[in-house]
Order: sequence, then C-alpha cells, then structure tokens
Amino acid sequence: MATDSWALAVDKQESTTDSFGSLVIRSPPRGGGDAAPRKAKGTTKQVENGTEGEEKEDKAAQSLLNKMIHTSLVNTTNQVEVLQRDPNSPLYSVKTFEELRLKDELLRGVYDMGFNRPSKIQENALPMMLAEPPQNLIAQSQSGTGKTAAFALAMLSHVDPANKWTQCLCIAPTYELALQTGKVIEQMGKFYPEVKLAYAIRGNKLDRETKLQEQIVIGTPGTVLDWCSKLKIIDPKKISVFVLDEADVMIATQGHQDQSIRIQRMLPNECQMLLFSATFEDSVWKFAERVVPDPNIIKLKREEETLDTIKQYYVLCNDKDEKFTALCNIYGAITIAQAMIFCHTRRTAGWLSAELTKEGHVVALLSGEMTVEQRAAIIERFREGKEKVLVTTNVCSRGIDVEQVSVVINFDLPMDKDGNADNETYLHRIGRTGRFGKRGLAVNMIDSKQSMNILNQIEEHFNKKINKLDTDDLDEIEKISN
Ligand SMILES: Nc1ncnc2c1ncn2[C@@H]1O[C@H](COP(=O)(O)OP(=O)(O)OP(=O)(O)O)[C@@H](O)[C@H]1O
Repeated sequence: MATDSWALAVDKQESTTDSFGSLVIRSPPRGGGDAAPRKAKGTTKQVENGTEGEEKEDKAAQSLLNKMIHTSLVNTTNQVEVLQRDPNSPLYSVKTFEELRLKDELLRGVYDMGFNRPSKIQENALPMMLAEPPQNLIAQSQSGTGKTAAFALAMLSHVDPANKWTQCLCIAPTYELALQTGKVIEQMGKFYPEVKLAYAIRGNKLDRETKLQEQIVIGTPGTVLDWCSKLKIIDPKKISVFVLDEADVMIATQGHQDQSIRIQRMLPNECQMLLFSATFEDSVWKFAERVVPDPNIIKLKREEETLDTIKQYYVLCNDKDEKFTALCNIYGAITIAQAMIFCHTRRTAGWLSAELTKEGHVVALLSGEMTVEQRAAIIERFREGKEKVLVTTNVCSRGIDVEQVSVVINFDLPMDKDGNADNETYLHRIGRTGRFGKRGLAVNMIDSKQSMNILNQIEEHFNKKINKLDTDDLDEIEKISN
C-alpha cells in the first residue's frame, strides 16, 4: 500500500471504480477486438449534488463521452495557429499521409481506419512529431479534431519493434480514457503486429521482477509511476516518446499533476514530450510548460458560437404544468424536425419526458444516473433521428452536436451556483441551433421572478432583445417559424 501522499491519492482515486481484476497485458488484437470491457460510470448524479471533487470527475466522464460520440472528425473551418520553438526553421505541413513517409504497415492502418487525409491539426502536428531530431509539442484543439489519432501514429512510428522494451509512454487521466486511447493505437497498429501495447491500469498487476517487453505503454499516472519507480518494470531512461493526453482533465484530478511531473522527471532529456488538451486555461498552460520543455505550440480555435441567426423568445407561465402546456401548444402549431429540451434537474427531465411520451412524442432522455456508454448510445440514436425530442439536464449534454436540431427549449434557464445567469451555457445550448448558416429557434420558459431575472441578465449580456411569445395564440406561434 502506498505511503506517499500522492500515491495515497492515487490509491484512493483508482479504488473508486470497479476493478476487473483479470485484465492482463495484451498485444494489439488482430481484427480490432476490444481491449477490455468498459465500465464507464456516469457521475452527474454527484455533480448535481455538487462538491468540487466530484465535479472534477465529471470532466473525465465528459471527455470519455466526447470520445465515444465523435465517430468522425468534427468540422472546423478555423485556422490552426502554430508557434515554433525555432521561428527560423521551416514550417512543414502535409496534405496527405504519404508525405509523412510512414511505414507501409502504418499507412495501411491509417487507411483501414477510413482516414483519407490528415485533419487540420494533424497537417501541422504530424510533421512536427515525426521530425528528426524529435521536437516537443503542446497541442490544443477541441475534442474530435484528431489529436488522439495523431499521437497514436507518432508513437507507432517511433517504435523500433526489434527492441523488446518500453519506448513510448502515454498517460491518460482515467482508466476508461486510457482504454479508449489504447483502442486507437491497437486499430492503427493492426498491420504492425511486431509492436505490442501494454495497459498500465488498475487491476493489471505485475510482479516486481517482470521486465516489460511491450514497446508502448498506456496507463494512468499512478500505475505508470509505480511501474517506473516502485516496481521497476519499465526503465524510464529508455523512453523516447512521452505523451500526456487530456491535460485539462489530468490537472482536475487530485494528485495527477504531481504524478505526471514525477514521471516526466524520470525520463531522459532527449525524450520527446507531447502534451494534448481540449481546452487551454491558464492552469493547463502552466502545467504544460512544466511538463514540456522548449515546446512547439499548435492551437486550433473552437468554432465560434453565435446568436445572430437565432430567433429567441420567452413564454410566461406560472408553474411547470403551464410550461408543459405551452410546450405542447408550440408543438401543435409548428413543425419541429428535432428539438432539445433542457431541464435543471433530473427529476424534472424525467417527469417531462414521461409527459411528452404520454402525448405521443418519441422522446429520448439523457439522465445523470446513466453510464457514459448508455448516454453515448442515446445521443447516437438521436443523431440518427430515431427520436425527435431529446430531454436532458445540462451536465449530460455538453458537447453534443446535432446538426438537425432546429429548436431549443429552455424548460429551465441555465444558471450558475449562485442563481445568476450562466451565459456561456446559454450560448452553448442555443448556439447549436443556428449552425452552418441555418436559422434556429430558442424558447425560454419563465415561471418565477428569478427566471425572469436570469432572462434579463442574458438579454443584457448578449445585448439582444428576447421577445415575449403568447403560446395561447396559435397564429402568433405559427409566425415565429417563418
Ligand atoms: N485524418 C482523419 N480522417 C478522418 N477521420 C479521422 C482523422 N483523424 C481522426 N479521425 C476520426 O475522428 C474522430 C476524432 O478523432 P480523435 O479521437 O483523434 O480526436 P481527438 O481530438 O483526440 O478527440 P478526443 O480528445 O475526444 O479523443 C475519431 O473517430 C477518429 O477516428
């Protein structure tokens, strides 16, 4: 049992999820089999009750959900921003995978995954990661833009399969995220069977004397640290590529920041350090600079969300039953292809979806007690149009991109812990309806002084008037859809 404070934190953190004991090190399965059963737990229940630590865990669940629902690249028209360590060195970017002169086995793997050309971030990141001598890199872009695929390819390219020891080390914030990334490495290395992958995760117990032969190791910081220092089954001095994935989630987990830095300090100076993050607030940046010396930096801005193409209304009601009636009136008056309805609590969301179902709607409900996998499946069904209405709480729905959603209903307005307007969430909820030049419609249900206050704050923040809608007047509702 661990004695250091950081190690205790890890023990604690890693013992909070189920173990599946019998997981053993394995090489990449031929034919793309699953690495292990995934038992991702949803954690929004705890978040709704709200303590800081629990909210942090939700970041990891959110990341996992994002990974699961991004089955293809996220569209982005923004330009990549590149900051080179040596501004005088030429800046290479590639438009094809051939230009990278990958081993045939890897090029086959890439094409087998259905990739035709590098993504925006890959165009610049891949030449940098594959350059000789190796270059360090800090890269930030939103989920689904191709970061994981990029560093998986970089690790596979750097490995010398003749050497039967660990050469590439990748750390991820949670067990589930590590498995998910491992799956990408396995898929990409499908035609390169000499390269083996091991998972340094809870439940994968190895003896002290074992000398790991797998060239790539992916794991969580606590177990990786154990394998490198306490058990000495990896020789950190022989690592030539170190990847730290999901840096923003990593630093939100207690103890992980320290552990990551401890691992990094054991590596040789010439080891290539790569760090990836979906967001880049100051704390992530400070951490990144400690882990990655002399970095090149690549950033890809998020697509801006805007309220310009969205018609916004509010409806005055007395209570939730009236809100429900108003909602039914809207449905009765206009044709809605697909709608998302946001509620503040899980209880309201459950009640509303039951009521809508009674009215004959085909409703999907995203709820906090569901596992991440269940949530991913529901989002996928909704995307495919199998359900026309998605009722959800806020915590469940971040990051969901459904192009065909034309109407967003705030059954409850988004507010922060202090009961003030959560403008960012408002924009994120509503902004999705008006994407790709389409026009969207947003309706806010107001049933109290507080919600009216929030609405006013939102109007003021975005400097946009939100008009009143009388949902008892069918003609008036019809007009808003024109
Ligand atoms: N060059 C490419 N061409 C087509 N699809 C790609 C390409 N690169 C990645 N993808 C696919 O796009 C999706 C997102 O890629 P990836 O997981 O690498 O992004 P990410 O930025 O790491 O996001 P996350 O952090 O959520 O995993 C995956 O389904 C992946 O298979």
